[in-house]
Amino acid sequence: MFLEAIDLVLGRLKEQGADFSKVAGISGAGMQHGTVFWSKDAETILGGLDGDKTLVEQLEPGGKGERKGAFSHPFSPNWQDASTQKQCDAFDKALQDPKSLAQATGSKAHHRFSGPQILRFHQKYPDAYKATSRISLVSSFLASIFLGEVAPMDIGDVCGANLWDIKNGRWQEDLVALAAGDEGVADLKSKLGDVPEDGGGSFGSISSYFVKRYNFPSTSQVIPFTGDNPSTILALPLRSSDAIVSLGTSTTFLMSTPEYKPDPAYHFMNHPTTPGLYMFMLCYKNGGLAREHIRDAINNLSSSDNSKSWDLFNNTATSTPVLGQENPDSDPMRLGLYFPRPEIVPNVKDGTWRFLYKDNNLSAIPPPEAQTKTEDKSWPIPKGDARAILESQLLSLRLRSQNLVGKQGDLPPQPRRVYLVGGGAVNPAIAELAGEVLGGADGVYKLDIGGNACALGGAYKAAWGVERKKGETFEDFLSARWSEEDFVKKICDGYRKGTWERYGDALKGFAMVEEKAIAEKGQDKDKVVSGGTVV
Ligand SMILES: Nc1ncnc2c1ncn2[C@@H]1O[C@H](COP(=O)(O)OP(=O)(O)O)[C@@H](O)[C@H]1O
Ligand SMILES: O=C(CO)[C@@H](O)[C@H](O)COP(=O)(O)O
Repeated sequence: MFLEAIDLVLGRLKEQGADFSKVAGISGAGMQHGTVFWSKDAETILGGLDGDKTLVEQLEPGGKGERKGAFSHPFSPNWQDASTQKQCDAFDKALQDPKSLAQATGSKAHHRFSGPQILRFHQKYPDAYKATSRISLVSSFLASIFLGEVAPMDIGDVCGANLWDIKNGRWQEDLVALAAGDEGVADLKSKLGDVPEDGGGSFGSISSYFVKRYNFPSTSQVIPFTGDNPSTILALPLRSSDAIVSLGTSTTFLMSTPEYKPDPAYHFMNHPTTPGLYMFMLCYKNGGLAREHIRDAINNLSSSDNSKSWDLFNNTATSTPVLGQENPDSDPMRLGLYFPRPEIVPNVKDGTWRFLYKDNNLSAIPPPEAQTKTEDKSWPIPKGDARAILESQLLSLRLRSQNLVGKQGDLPPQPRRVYLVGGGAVNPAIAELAGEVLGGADGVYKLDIGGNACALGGAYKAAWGVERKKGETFEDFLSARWSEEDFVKKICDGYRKGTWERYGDALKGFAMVEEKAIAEKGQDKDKVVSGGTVV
């Protein structure tokens, strides 16, 4: 599918008249954490691609897993994979505890991270592991196709593996040893390859396949490809007090910061272009799809024939009072969790939880099928869920990022600006609630490019890689070409006095709801409590 996608997107661009002969450099982005296992024939096949045939025909000649192909395994575990709890337990213990692992690699162990995935691959398919010459992330896999040889991993994206020692800038030996097992550290290190520190340094010229098939100049340079989230922070000159909320399939919350303050509750990664800066990230599996479930349930109540429209969901969310309280002095707050898929933050199995919160107490709302009354007025389902799911997702972001934001002038600690990117960034109701819950002294913004911030960041990275002057940082390069009025739009106000404080009061209840969910359906054997928040 990855291979077909590359030919498909370039073929469509060519049909639409894109002139690839002008491309001086190419970079890109791939979903983070996915792993691709190359066979021993990979380098030879990649180096001899024929521009008259498709990539699939040549790299997987006999279909998935065919022995003569470029891959030692027919599948690439992707970021939604949750099959590695056992391996995560081993990673969390390897350096003592999740805190030490987060200190070294920027994150505690996560199901999707490439280190636990490689360990599972090794244990489950020992022969395929032996037959593997190199292992790529999705980003470096994509760079490899364009380069015509297996490309190194990127200095930002490598941090999504639980294998990279961030402070010392090298593979973490104990963790590599864990994943390598009997085959040994040296063997796995050679599979992983060296990681260059410079995110803008060229890997070399583009493969002749793309020169012949799509008319790229043979001088076009391949600049390190990075992860989708690291690439997203390159789509604008992000200040350390700004936050990006990426509303794709996943929801992610991103900040760029000079401070390395890892904690098991979140992720720290190297900044993809700038040594000394780090990317702070929260990632949720239940982003867009969870919101879509509620949207569909609300649309199903009406006879409207456009069941994929967001209008009803948006009207319902914005016409419901803050935290479902008609009267804030007497009504309880509605607090819920909506996880149609197992969640990362907190680490729980799938489920839906609805609670009323008042005076430090939670009372559970039974699911609709268990309700005896026709409709519980304290929480009408699904109508009450429209606002509650947005509040829930945003409260989780606020809870976990509150120690990273500082005071903004006279205003309490909050982001300076909140930028919305990804598919959901076009939704005005989400923007309103983002401002109400997260604040944003200067307001809530979106990029003019809409949902494509991640691709734009990749393009800026390529431009920086081929055009930068000696020593010119990515930030300086982009700022010199930046046009605030043309590139970003303010959607709505951020901080609203009174409302923001009410959401602050809800945080304690929200943390209690998460604890209930963990007690009921937690996936971690040992519960980790950090900084007052349940991880
Ligand atoms: N108007 C909208 N309101 C809310 N969400 C939207 C809207 N349009 C698209 N989306 C959401 O955007 C998501 C896809 O975003 P995208 O950034 O393309 O994701 P990915 O990077 O995962 O491919 C979908 O889950 C969809 O629900
Ligand atoms: O796992 C993460 C980040 O750690 C995800 O953000 C993936 O990187 C892909 O997300 P979508 O593009 O599908 O939303």
